[in-house]
Amino acid sequence: MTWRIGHGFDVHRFQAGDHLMIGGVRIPFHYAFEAHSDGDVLLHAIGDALLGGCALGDIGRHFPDTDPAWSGVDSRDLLRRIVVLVEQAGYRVGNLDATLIAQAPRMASHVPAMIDHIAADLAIPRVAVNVKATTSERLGFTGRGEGIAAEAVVLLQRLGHDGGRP
Ligand SMILES: Nc1ccn([C@@H]2O[C@H](COP(=O)(O)O)[C@@H](O)[C@H]2O)c(=O)n1
Ligand SMILES: C[C@@]1(CO)OP(=O)(O)OP(=O)(O)OC[C@H]1O
Repeated sequence: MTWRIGHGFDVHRFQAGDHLMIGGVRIPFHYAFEAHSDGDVLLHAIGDALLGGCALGDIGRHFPDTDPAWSGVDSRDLLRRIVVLVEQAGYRVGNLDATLIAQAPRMASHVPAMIDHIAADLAIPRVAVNVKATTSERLGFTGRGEGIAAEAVVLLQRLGHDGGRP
């Protein structure tokens, strides 16, 4: 059986606004994300991890931020499109672990809903998904409250007879 690992990282800075979309959850906040899409930094990191594990590049290659088609797009829509690409490449998701690096807002109460959305969009059980958050102890751009970063790692299983393919 062939397994592959994928890693994703994304950052979005804040701009004027009144909410953030993170993990498909609308969180009231005193800023919004600056982005071409809805700026869902967590789902972008997860999308990049899925594409990376399949050697399919990154989210910006598939959904360029120069394409008006993706202006304001719901990142859950992008994530579901990426899941189709993963399946077409012959892989299924084993498990996923992601970290939000944010001084604020507090994520803990929103994490269960984020996991619901991610598990539904990836069509995997909730127990295969972990989302966690950390501050950066007021250090760096996240610590100064200029934006939020996210990282994700996924394990992918190659489906069917792989003929020795990685
Ligand atoms: N934006 C955040 C950051 C952290 N948390 C939760 O707080 C706990 C302590 O965070 P540290 O920065 O000291 O690692 C952590 O376990 C997170 O659950 C949060 O909810 N939102
Ligand atoms: C999500 C996309 C969609 O155009 O744009 P952004 O929302 O700006 O996000 P980013 O992670 O900077 O780039 C990836 C793009 O594909």
